[in-house]
Amino acid sequence: MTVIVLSGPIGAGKSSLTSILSDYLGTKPFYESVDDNPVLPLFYADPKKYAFLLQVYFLNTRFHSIKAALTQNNNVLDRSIYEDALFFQMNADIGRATPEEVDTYYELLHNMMDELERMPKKEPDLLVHINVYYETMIKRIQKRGRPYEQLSYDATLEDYYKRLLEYYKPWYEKYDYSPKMEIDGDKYDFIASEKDRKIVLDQIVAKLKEVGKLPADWDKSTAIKLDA
Ligand SMILES: Nc1ncnc2c1ncn2[C@@H]1O[C@H](COP(=O)(O)OP(=O)(O)O)[C@@H](O)[C@H]1O
Ligand SMILES: Nc1nc2c(ncn2[C@H]2C[C@H](O)[C@@H](COP(=O)(O)O)O2)c(=O)[nH]1
Repeated sequence: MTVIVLSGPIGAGKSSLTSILSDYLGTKPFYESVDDNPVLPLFYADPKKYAFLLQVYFLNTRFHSIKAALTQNNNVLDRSIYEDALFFQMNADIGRATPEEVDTYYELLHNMMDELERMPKKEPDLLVHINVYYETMIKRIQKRGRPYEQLSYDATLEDYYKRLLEYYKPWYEKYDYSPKMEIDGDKYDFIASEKDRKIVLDQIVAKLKEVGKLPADWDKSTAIKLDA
């Protein structure tokens, strides 16, 4: 059973690569519920008021999806519970959560992580982290077009997004729930370029072989299903 989780900053390409990778491997994609997230637009309109509520919303949906992913065969998860604290800690650090909310959040998170420890499969098999520079992130956010994410909606988002990129560096270094790898989201246009998509998929397949989650002779043409 192979569970792959994607990670990376806003607009890095997680949802897109989740689709591409799950299709290539013949596995099930799990997507983050964003466009039907009722709290997200409220957060961008009033971050101080809604940071805690939004984080509890995301934590809850991520807990459900990581549990489902860890109990089903072969899937790819677009962002996971492991990044949840990164966002909340950053919002707390910029004064968007009270000490009581921070304590409550971490108690909830630790309870959920304890629950995952009791599951037959406790962690993913691979984390695929997509790195992007700020300029790429902004281009992608503009391309995707969610109004409340645009700098034109709120100029302070520039600092927020730059800070987010700074928080991701130590987060990735410290991540140790599973083997991990990085994809250069600036260099490879795995949406428009077939060549780049193949390079990225080859990198991920090579890593899955290295960690023993794909046989050494696996390739798309053999269409061998991942081990059950
Ligand atoms: N590697 C890439 N090259 C060019 N455009 C990309 C790439 N990855 C994603 N995009 C585009 O950027 C936007 C955000 O992609 P998305 O997959 O939603 O990112 P995320 O899920 O990380 O927020 C989409 O419009 C998508 O088509
Ligand atoms: N405050 C938080 N915001 C979050 C979190 N996870 C995602 N988000 C925001 C960022 C984007 O506006 C949107 C979708 O994220 P993508 O990375 O898929 O673009 O949701 C979080 O945990 N806290």
